[in-house]
Amino acid sequence: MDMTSHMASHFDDAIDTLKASSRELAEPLSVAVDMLFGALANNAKILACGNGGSAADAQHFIAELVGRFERDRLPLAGIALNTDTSILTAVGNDYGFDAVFERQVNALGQPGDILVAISTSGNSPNVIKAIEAAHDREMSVIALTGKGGGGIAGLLQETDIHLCVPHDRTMRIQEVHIVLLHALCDGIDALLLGDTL
Ligand SMILES: O=C(CO)[C@@H](O)[C@H](O)[C@H](O)[C@H](O)COP(=O)(O)O
Ligand SMILES: [Zn+2]
Repeated sequence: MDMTSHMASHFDDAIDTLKASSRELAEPLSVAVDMLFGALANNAKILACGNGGSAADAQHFIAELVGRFERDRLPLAGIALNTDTSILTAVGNDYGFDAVFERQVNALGQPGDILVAISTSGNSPNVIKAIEAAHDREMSVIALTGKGGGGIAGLLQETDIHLCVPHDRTMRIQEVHIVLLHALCDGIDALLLGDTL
């Protein structure tokens, strides 16, 4: 194997995936910005969850809401559901790992809040159960998926937004997910502060 060209192929595939995602997802992404901004302006909050690399993405996104993105602004209300090891171990131990996000949505979610659900396969049971709990609590869902959206695709309602990356490899999907999440932060800041840096 020519390792240099193998490495270069990652950049080529990532570029192609980003371009395809831009064509398919820029419009629903703009709707997601409006949905997030509207919720935050109404004193609602954002919950986010995912597993593995998507857990890192969920907490990265929430850190940029509660802290800041590129510019100073007021703190925005968000909670990552994959960060509290006491909750994760207690709920996982007592109710099963499939319940670790669902239980927190039921504890914290209020009508008008938004769940940002991240799963590259669309099939993680704990993320699926979190979406079902969000619907029960009259919350809208912004789902970031790939691979056609898996089980999540069939669960989403008209008031939800599905950002499904057109690729079948987890790593490529995750790479686009972080672009989507940063674009959401930038869009919220543009609505709050104006669109110039
Ligand atoms: O980051 C990676 C692979 O790039 C892994 O940690 C990956 O996130 C984990 O296998 C997750 O459990 C996959 O879950 P999901 O994206 O299918 O919901
Ligand atoms: Zn990864």
